[in-house]
Amino acid sequence: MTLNAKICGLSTPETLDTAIRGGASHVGFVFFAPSPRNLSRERAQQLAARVPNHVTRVGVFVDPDDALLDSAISAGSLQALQLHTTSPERAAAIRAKTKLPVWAAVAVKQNVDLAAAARYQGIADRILYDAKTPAGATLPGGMGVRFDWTLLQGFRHPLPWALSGGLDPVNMAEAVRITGAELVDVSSGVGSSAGIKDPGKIAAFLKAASAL
Ligand SMILES: O=C(O)c1ccccc1N[C@@H]1O[C@H](COP(=O)(O)O)[C@@H](O)[C@H]1O
Repeated sequence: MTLNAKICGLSTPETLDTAIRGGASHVGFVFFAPSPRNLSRERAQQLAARVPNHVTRVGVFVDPDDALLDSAISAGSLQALQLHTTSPERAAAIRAKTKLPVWAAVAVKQNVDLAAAARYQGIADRILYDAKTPAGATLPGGMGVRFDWTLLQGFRHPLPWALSGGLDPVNMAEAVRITGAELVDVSSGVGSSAGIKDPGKIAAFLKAASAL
């Protein structure tokens, strides 16, 4: 099996280059103002220009409006849209308007949460299973929270999917063994503090992924 890895929340040329050198299949740019990883248009443009064609640029959004999408897609030369807290109806409209692949984030804490994935069938191109962040949290993702991976065992996935939420260079192999994920996504687990990525941890995560 080839395990693909997305390194998310990149905001500096140095950490982006580390992810690309290490073999990331996808890089994630956050466009959500409350996030410490939020990118300006200028920074997104600067980063996007460094990404080779074989690495997919994914924009991360929380129920975005059209103006934000238009601005971010052009600045970040985005090739896929990761949508958190976005209804199936809105996700369908975004996909129709942008013509870009849509990843629908499904927040998971317990078994019943998985049912939300089916609502994106025929709409999203991929489900991103992510952990539910605590009630009242500022962010619906990117907080290093993990969920019980065994919930995905035996689950009939309605769409291609990826695993995220609290992954790091050490626990990722176990998460893959338990869930069978073929694409893993990490942000906090390769960071040193809020909004700051650690090149050593990015390299370690990608090395661990390439060993599987
Ligand atoms: O990273 C953010 O700031 C963010 C903001 C809003 C929605 C999602 C966000 N991050 C994504 O959340 C998952 C899990 O991250 P973590 O590894 O648990 O920190 C990942 O896809 C991030 O890109």
